Amino acid sequence: MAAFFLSWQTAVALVGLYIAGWIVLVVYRTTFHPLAKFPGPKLAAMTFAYEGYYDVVRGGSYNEKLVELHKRYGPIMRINPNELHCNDPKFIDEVYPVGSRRRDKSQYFLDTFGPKALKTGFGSRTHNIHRLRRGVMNKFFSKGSISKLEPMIHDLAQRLSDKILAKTGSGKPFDITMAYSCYTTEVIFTYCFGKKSGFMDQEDFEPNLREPIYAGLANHHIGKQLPLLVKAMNMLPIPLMRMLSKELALYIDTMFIGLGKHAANMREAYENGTYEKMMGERSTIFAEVWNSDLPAEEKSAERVGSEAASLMGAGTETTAWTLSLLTFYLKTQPEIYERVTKELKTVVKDPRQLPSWSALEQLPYLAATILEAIRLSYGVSTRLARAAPDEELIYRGTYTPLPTKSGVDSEPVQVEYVIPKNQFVSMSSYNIHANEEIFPDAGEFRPERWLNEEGERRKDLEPYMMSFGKGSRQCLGMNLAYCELYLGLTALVLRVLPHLEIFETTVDDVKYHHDLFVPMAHPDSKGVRVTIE
Ligand code: HEM
Repeated sequence: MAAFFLSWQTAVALVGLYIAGWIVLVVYRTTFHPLAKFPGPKLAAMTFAYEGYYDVVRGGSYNEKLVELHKRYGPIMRINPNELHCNDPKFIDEVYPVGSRRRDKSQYFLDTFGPKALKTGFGSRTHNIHRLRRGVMNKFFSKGSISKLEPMIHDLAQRLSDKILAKTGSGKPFDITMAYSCYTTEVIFTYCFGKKSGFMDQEDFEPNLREPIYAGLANHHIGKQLPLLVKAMNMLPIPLMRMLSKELALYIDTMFIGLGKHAANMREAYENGTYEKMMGERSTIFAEVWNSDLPAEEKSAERVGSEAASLMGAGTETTAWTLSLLTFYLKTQPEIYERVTKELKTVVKDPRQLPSWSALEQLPYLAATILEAIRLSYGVSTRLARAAPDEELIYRGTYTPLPTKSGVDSEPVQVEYVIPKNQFVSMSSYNIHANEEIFPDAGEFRPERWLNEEGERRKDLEPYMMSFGKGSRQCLGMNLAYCELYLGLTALVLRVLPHLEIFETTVDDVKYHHDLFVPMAHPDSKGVRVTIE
């Protein structure tokens, strides 16, 4: 049998080449790279492993490390070989503009979601392909379209309350986020596929999409460090992928195979002319995609299946988690709960007949409470990088460097940076929402911060709300999320919370602990557990 041996000379030469390659790369990154002149830790400029150390080894803690590093390096610094990070809220609209100022996403970031995600609106790398995909779906998520969906959401908010109240007296604690996950999934599933997910009709609140979604995110940070591994894994046949890990199997089977089948069935009905019979008068997001003038490859059942997975992934746990925070803070801060209840009772006569979403939005304290929960639930907590292919971005700001080594306070200094075209700069909701100048006592749940002295909504703070992202890639489902939150919370406050008790849950179960693309509570947390008395 032929054997393949490397002579020791060849092995030494290969190791030498590898080291030489690294040296060249490090010299390039620290000397010639377009970001070489920006401040930041030298190791972060040399290698992605610096970010990897904090996010993989020290469990999603790079966000917190960046807070510390900004104090030393100023408002803009280099955080990995290809990315700057900015903590100055005044720069939000430059990094994430609206309209025709183009912004691209980073392949390094998107690759962690796998090749199917690259076919979705969220996963579109370039501005142009994003506009194409998103343009078709936009009208389904306008305020007007969501208002037409309101009767369904009203009905589901009531069913959610009935189902939770059916647990009265059982004495058995359960994780309330499971219930909210079923509610939010049912809404977006029906909107996509024109039929029920079944989650609200099952005996209890499990199964739901929560476990598969978090299973899919579990390797987000490792995927950033080992993109080739992600690519190799995605080339494996599905049965082999399933064997790699239980989590991966659950994610693939639920989010891609399961949802993909729904998309394929709809596509088949659409092609053979039975779609109208199946859907009746109702239109769905995907029918709109098929009726559009998008190129044929954009209309395939496979791409639409991936878009469905993206909509479910983006539109269920975010809103469900915000409702969980609301439940926890309202039940643990009775003065807030009483004020919300009192205000709601001015417009709700029968809690089974809720006012419209637009009427509820006029209630300032309710609006402030929802905004505060959205702020502290962060949406996507990770750094969202953008590159401007057509323009340099000019940053001007002031910061006060750390005191000198001998303890003398430093004077504020003015800085100006020109970020070259096509270079990535990121910001994060985690960082902006913790800014004490904008949100004093930022870690506290304080709805009043969104109101002025007359008790009216303060509009000046809202530009700093980053939970839905910003600019042309801002959350597609923002109106839907608000509608679900206003109607869901109203039904819960008036019908469920009077009977709900928080069970062995502390603020550590809802507070940001680390970043896994989305914010995560302490790893030992058992969720927001409640009983219904
Ligand atoms: C409280 C609830 C929600 C929060 C905090 C939230 C947050 C976010 C954030 C931060 C982004 C931007 C990600 C990026 O820049 O890459 C985003 C994008 C997105 N969200 Fe939401 N989301 C919520 C609810 C929803 C709902 C209900 C849907 C329903 C369809 C949805 C669908 C999407 C989609 C499709 C995108 C990608 C948009 C694009 O890239 O064009 N989200 N969301």
